[in-house]
Amino acid sequence: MDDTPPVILGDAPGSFPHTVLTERHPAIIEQVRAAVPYGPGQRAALDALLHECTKGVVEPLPDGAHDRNRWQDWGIADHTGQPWTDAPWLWAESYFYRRLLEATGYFTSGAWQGIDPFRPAKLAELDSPETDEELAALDDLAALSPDERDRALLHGSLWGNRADLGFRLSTADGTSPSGTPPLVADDSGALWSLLPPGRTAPLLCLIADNAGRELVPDLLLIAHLLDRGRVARAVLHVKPYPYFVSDATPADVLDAVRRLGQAPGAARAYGDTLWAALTDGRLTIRAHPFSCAPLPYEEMPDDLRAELAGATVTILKGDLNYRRLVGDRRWPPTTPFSDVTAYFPGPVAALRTLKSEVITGLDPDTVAALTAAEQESWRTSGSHALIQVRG
Ligand SMILES: O=P(O)(O)OC[C@H]1O[C@](O)(CO)[C@@H](O)[C@@H]1O
Repeated sequence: MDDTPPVILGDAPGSFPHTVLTERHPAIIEQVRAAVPYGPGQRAALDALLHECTKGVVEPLPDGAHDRNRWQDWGIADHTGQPWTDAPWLWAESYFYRRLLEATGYFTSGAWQGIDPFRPAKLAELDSPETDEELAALDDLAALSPDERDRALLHGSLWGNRADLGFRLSTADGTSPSGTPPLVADDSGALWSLLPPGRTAPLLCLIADNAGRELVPDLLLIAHLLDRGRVARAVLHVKPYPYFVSDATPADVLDAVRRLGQAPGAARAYGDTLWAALTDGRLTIRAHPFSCAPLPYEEMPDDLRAELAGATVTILKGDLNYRRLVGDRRWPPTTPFSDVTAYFPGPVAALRTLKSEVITGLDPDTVAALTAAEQESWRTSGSHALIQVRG
């Protein structure tokens, strides 16, 4: 008998996935209408999408859509004609963003083609005083030992997933509101042992999550690993089109690198390192179509599998990538991380703050302590994080 736990659906009223589909998605449509002066055609299409995803059923992509075949492969026929909440949650969320961009004219020729509806919010975050503070904190890293710097930059990237003041060691080391340790799993020792100084690690793949205040510390970590000789080359995987509101695209990488290059102090040196690495090929930006797929990584296509097989380690950032890495299922939290990622074509690490119910790889005492202190809220509050590695 197959005892794989069920895929998470959005069909239970009151559940977090149901709320995302029925409340958050309509709010995102409103946010897009408010942020960009779209014309009557785009506004009518956004209204139609709002009606469809709250009161209607999943509709197909328009005839002639460039990626119709791809969405056929990604299972659209199984869900068209059904309420959005009946589809796997991951599938419905991914398809929502594809349809949102359709409504704004992102994929069709005309003035709105290629315009990111979330860019105003992304730029505001990049230009915020909080980003200034985080970049200024980089000046303090010079006083640390190399190992302490490794840790600070790793934790900056980790907690950046919460868009937090991640460089501050005190914050990273703080306690969650209930007093339980912020890290529910910490395999950072295994991660560092995969990346010894001396450029013996030929290739790091980092599968990014959000732009702005998460992407900046991800880029700082990459710059640091290149400078420290812990990796010879890095590939940064981002989304080919705007996705899940704040997910990073190639344009967002350029905005972040430019922000670093214009900053004072140590931040600028990191920006210079990144600029040099991009221009000499030590850092490559990749936007594979599968990065926006509504599917777990277990179903990745052969070309991506071959690419990730060549990495010394692949680091996946964030909650959504974690869901896709382990499968968006109701795993018992003590299910071994190494079991659920055994299919991955090479060593893999997850850096994630906990923002959805999926979790694996915890020891029973940790689960008991978290549940005693916080009931189930530790799974979704973003107060906890993990570093999990399968070597
Ligand atoms: O930015 P992250 O860390 O991937 O988080 C995105 C998260 O947003 C949600 O989809 C809710 O919209 C989470 O459950 C999801 O995993």
